[in-house]
Amino acid sequence: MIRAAVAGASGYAGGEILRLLLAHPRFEVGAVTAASSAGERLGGVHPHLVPLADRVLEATTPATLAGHDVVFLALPHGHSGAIAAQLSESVVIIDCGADFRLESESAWTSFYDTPYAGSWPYGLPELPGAAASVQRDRLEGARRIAVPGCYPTGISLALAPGFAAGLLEADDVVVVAASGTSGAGKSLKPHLLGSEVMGSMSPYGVGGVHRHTPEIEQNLSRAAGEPVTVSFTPTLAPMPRGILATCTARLREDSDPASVRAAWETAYADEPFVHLLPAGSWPSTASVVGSNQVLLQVTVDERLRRVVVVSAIDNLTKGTAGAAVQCANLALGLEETLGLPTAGVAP
Ligand SMILES: NC(=O)C1=CN([C@@H]2O[C@H](COP(=O)(O)OP(=O)(O)OC[C@H]3O[C@@H](n4cnc5c(N)ncnc54)[C@H](OP(=O)(O)O)[C@@H]3O)[C@@H](O)[C@H]2O)C=CC1
Ligand SMILES: CC(=O)N[C@@H](CCC(=O)OP(=O)(O)O)C(=O)O
Repeated sequence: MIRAAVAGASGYAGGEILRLLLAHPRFEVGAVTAASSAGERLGGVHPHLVPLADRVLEATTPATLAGHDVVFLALPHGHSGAIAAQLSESVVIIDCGADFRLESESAWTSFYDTPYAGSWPYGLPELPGAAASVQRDRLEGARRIAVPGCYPTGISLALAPGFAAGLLEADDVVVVAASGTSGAGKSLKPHLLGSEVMGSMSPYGVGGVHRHTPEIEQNLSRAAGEPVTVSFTPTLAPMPRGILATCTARLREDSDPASVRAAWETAYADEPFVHLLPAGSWPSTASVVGSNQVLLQVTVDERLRRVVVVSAIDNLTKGTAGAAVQCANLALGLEETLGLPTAGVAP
């Protein structure tokens, strides 16, 4: 068995990693670590993880994380670099935080307030475009992997086929996405109180300031082979899980609207976790709860020559923990899909 530690195990992302590891045929759960909840029973913070209920959360230190084959880091931004530097170079580290996602130091310093830590191979193997094979190749056997952010996963996979096929203008991309509240993590935040969130949707990070903007631009630029800029507006939706992203981009003058669907079909024909729905069906977040799937639909607003793509993911599964386990599978030479759910929980 492959022994895995989970740092940040008391949080939402850490809890979802543990849920997936329990169903994985090759992993056994080693240390589970936290910060303020160190010393508590895991069953006290994650009552749904019954088989691990009597495990005790330890402090997150290099000593508690040592001696594992894989360490999953599900810590707040800015904490992964220091821990990773103190672990053996041979251990596989899968970081769910943002610390190692961006290749551009200036993009990092424009959107984050902690020092730039560097970049690791980026864990989005399905990203189509010139770099597609490099993307998956870089993850196979890697010892360090940065798991993408939740919004960048749904949005990049929605639009990248159009850029990879050269169909879209690079400077006219508009995205509005709604996220469930678990995207904000478990710690108490006034705007996430039930009385504030229930029965209401609200925007935040408006005006091009959300920190996922440079990550989405990085991914789409990789697919396009030229710089792509994105107007991104996140919104908060009254549901625990899920991201629904509505993404539009202008077709290039020489692009044929009739060739659009084929570009998406080709890009994801062999991808087990990205599913283009039959024409006319639209994705919903309810269809991906607990699953590692990305559901997509694409059409063309022919009057305005804009491509419209809608994607749905579970932010905690394909948006974090599922991607983390998928990356660990690739790093360890296991079947990429091993232990990962492709069916959701409904209704
Ligand atoms: N939620 C989501 O949908 C997504 C999350 N991520 C990323 O995953 C990471 C974890 O997010 P999430 O689970 O939502 O956050 P939570 O707030 O739910 O959990 C944070 C975890 O980190 C621990 N922690 C807090 N401060 C420290 C510290 N100083 N040192 C060590 N551990 C600490 C907490 O321990 P304790 O509870 O004991 O204080 C808890 O286990 C973040 O980097 C986030 O950006 C990525 C994509 C999507
Ligand atoms: C609803 C909500 O607040 N979502 C979070 C993003 C989710 C996430 O955790 O992404 P990172 O891994 O990059 O932090 C936000 O907008 O900040």
